[in-house]
Parts: sequence; structure tokens; C-alpha cells
Amino acid sequence: MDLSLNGVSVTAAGRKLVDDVTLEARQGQFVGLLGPNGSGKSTTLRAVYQVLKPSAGAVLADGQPVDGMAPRKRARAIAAVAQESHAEFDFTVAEVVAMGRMPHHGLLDRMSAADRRVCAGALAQVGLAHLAERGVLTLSGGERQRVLIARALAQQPRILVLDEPTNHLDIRHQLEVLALARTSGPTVLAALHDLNLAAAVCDMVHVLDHGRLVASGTPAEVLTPALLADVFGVRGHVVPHPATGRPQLLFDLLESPEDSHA
Ligand SMILES: Nc1ncnc2c1ncn2[C@@H]1O[C@H](COP(=O)(O)OP(=O)(O)OP(=O)(O)O)[C@@H](O)[C@H]1O
Repeated sequence: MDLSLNGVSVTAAGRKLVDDVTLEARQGQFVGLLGPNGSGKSTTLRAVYQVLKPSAGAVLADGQPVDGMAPRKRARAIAAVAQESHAEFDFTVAEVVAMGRMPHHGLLDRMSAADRRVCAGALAQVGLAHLAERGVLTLSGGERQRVLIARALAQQPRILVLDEPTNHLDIRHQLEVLALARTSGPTVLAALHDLNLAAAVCDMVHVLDHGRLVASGTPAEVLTPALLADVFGVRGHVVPHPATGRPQLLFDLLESPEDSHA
């Protein structure tokens, strides 16, 4: 399913947090949303999964406005893993993952055998089948994050929105979760802080700065020393990954503000 943001702006507390963002994630693409702290990544994603209403513009799934969709239809189209998801009740891991099936059956319906298979498959994909009966409040941060990713996969969405999906994960799980998101079928829009991971997995990246899109393209086109200096305020060196050829970045601090335009 194609995802389009057409001129999306979000205003809160009298401030434009996201300003006229237009971008597209085509069917099956993994698209990264990058930018420094406070640049508007989470706010943009919240507008996509409709926790925030854009003050202007539209979010479209296969050309249909997402805000006009019935909630269950929307939940079958778009799943999201937000940055901070607080588990307030001690559901078991299996119960949390089962919540992902709710858009696919009636509220009072029992899970079918097929639903249970989807949930078990999603838990296995994130490597947590052995924790199915554990309470989520007893999990480590990284385990909990993988449970939330399993819940989103169990939702079998056609668009997957991920807000910093790797921030609690060790390096192997970072690579595995992103590879899983990449290969599991849905179109992915993910906010990522780790520019090297973004360069490794994204088909396209979009960079936000102060709520505005300042660059869009492939990682090789976008993640240049000039952009790293201008937007992130660091000196960046771009080298090809010896195995994959994808750009990898080495960083150090800019010595002086003039270096940002060197
Ligand atoms: N409800 C709100 N009211 C006022 N300001 C807000 C609100 N929500 C977010 N902001 C501000 O909007 C800006 C963008 O926040 P957002 O969380 O989208 O940034 P981000 O790029 O995801 O940042 P980070 O990398 O730190 O997670 C920040 O300056 C934040 O303080």
C-alpha cells in the first residue's frame, strides 16, 4: 500500500511543529524519517497514525484520506509502534500480541486458530516465543520493544509506522528487527536516529529540521558531509560499507561553526 503525506502541517500550543511535509512511501519500500532531536519526526508519525490531526494537508493510503477511514479499517491498513508505549497493566506477552488481531475480528469474538497462528508467528519472528506467558511488566526494555513490534506484525498491516524502533535494542536485535520490518511485507515509514542503520536499510530517507523537510532521496544522495554539518552539526565522513557498498558514516565534532559550510 502506498503512503503519501501531502503538505502535512501540525500546530500545537500556537507553534507549527511540522510545516508542509510532503513525502511518499511506495508499496513495500522502507522509508526513513531522519533529523535531530525536536525536528518533528514523532509529530509527523503521530499525524500518520492519526493520534494528532494535521492542521493542514492530508495523509493518504493508496490515495484514500486516512482520517476518513473507519477506525477498524484504518487499523487493518496502518500499525504503529510509538516511541514510548507504557504498559500499565500486567498483560502477558501473548495477550499484548493478541491485541494486534482486534481489527480483524469483532470485539467480543474469540481468537480463531488462524489468529493464534499469526500471533505465534509474530512472536517467533521477534525471537520471543519463549516469553509468551510472561507478564509484560517483567520484561526488559528491549524485550518489551520487540513485543510491541510483534503486536504490530500480528496486526498484518499494509503500512507499518515505527518511531525509533531500535532505541532499546542490542546491535543484533537492531539489525534483526529492521530486517524483519523490511522483509515482512508492509510499506514502512520509520523515524531513525542511527544514520548508519538508516543508510543500511532505507530505500529512501527524508530529513526534517525545525519541522521542515530539508532533504529527500536515497541514503547516498542525502547523507552527505554538507547535510551532516548543516542539519546535525557534526563533521561526517562517508565510506562505503566493505560488504554491502552502502554508505556508512564516521563522525566527529565540527571544530568551529564555519566548518559547517566547508
Ligand atoms: N503537544 C505539544 N505541544 C507543544 N510542543 C510540542 C508538542 N509535541 C511536541 N512538541 C515540540 O515539537 C517539537 C518536535 O517534537 P518531536 O517529538 O516531533 O521531535 P522528534 O524529531 O521526534 O525528536 P526526538 O528525536 O527528540 O525524539 C519539539 O520541540 C517538541 O518539544
